[in-house]
Amino acid sequence: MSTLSISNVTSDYQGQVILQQLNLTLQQGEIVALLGPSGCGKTTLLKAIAGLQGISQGCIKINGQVLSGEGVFIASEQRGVGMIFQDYALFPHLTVGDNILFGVKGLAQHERKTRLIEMLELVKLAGLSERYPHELSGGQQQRVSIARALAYQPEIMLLDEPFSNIDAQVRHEMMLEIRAILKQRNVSAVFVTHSKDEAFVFADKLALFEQGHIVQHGAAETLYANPNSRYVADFLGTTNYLPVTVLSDYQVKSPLGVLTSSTALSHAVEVQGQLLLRPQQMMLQADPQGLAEVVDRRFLGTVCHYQVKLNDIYLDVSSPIMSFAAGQRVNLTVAEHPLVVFID
Ligand SMILES: Nc1ncnc2c1ncn2[C@@H]1O[C@H](COP(=O)(O)OP(=O)(O)OP(=O)(O)O)[C@@H](O)[C@H]1O
Repeated sequence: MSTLSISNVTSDYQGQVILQQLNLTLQQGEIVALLGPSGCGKTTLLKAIAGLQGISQGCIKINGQVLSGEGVFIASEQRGVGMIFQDYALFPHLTVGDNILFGVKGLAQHERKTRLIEMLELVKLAGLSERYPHELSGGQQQRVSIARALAYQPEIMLLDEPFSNIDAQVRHEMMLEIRAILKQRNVSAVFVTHSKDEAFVFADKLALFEQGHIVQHGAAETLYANPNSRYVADFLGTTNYLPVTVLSDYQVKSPLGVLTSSTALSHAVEVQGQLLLRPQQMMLQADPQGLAEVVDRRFLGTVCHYQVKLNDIYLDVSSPIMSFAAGQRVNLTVAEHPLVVFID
C-alpha cells in the first residue's frame, strides 16, 4: 500500500482552478519533488496534503485513510504530517528544546526527555537545547525545524523550499544530511522546489508541474533521459535540437548524417521532428575539414563547454577535452543512445 495517494485532485481559489486532475502516489520512505516554475501550483498541492487548503474534486489518502475527498476533511493537526518551511518558523521566545517538543503530546516527562535527546543527536545539535533560535546559524535553525517536525513521528514530511535561504556552500551538504535523516527513519516526504538541481540531489522521484498539471512523473533518471515533451526536457537541463526525418524504427536522418538509436523509435517512417541531444551526448574531434566550427569555449573545471556552429544551428557541447579553441573546425559525432525525437 502506498503511504500517500493523490487521485484526480482538483483545487481552486475562489473559483479559479489551480490544480487540475492530479495523480501521484508515494511508497513508504520515498521522497518526491514537486518541481516547476513559480506559480504552477506546487505549494497549493502541499497545502492540500497538509489540510491547509481544500480540494474540489478527487481524493487524498495517507496509508489508505481518506484525509480530503469523498465528503471527508480531516483537520491538519490530525493528519500525521510534519512540515518544514523556507523560513524555519521557529518560536523565537522558546529554547531549541521547547521548539523541538512543541508538537509532542501525550508523553510522560522522562519520555519527552528521551525523545528530545534522540532528536538533538539525529540533527547533530546535542548540547544546544538551551539556546534560543537567534543564537543559532541559519543551517542550525533549519535543523531544529526538522527535529521539531520529526519529533512527533509524522507519517509524511512536507518540505516547502526548505533550502532556499541556506548559503549555497552549505546547501548541498545540508540536503544530503536531511535526506539521510529521512531515509534513516524511513519517512516519506514531499518536497517543493523550483530547482532541478535540488530535486536531483534530494528526491527519488520527480513530479514536474506546468500550470496546475503534473506533466510527467517518475524516477529522475527516466524524466531526464526520456522526457515526454520539450517542456520536460528543457526544464531538466541544457538541450539541443536537430531537425531529423525518421528513416526506420532505429534510424533518423540528421544534419550529422544517419544516426542510430539503441532502442526502437515509436514514430512512423518519413515523419519529421526534433532530435533531443544533451551536451554530453555529442563528441568533438579536431578536423580542418570538419562540418562544424567552435564558436565559444567555457572552462568549467572537470569539463569544457563549447558552443559549436553547425550550418546555421548553434549547439552546446560538453567535453573532457580542453584543447579546442574558438574558430577551430571540428567534427561532431553522437554517442549511440536511445534517441528522443519530438514530432513537429
Ligand atoms: N490564497 C490564494 N488566493 C488566490 N490565489 C492564490 C492563493 N495562493 C496562491 N494562489 C495562486 O495559485 C497559483 C499557484 O500558486 P502556488 O503558490 O501553489 O505556486 P507555486 O508553484 O508553489 O509557486 P512558487 O514557486 O512561486 O511558490 C498562483 O497563480 C497563485 O497566484
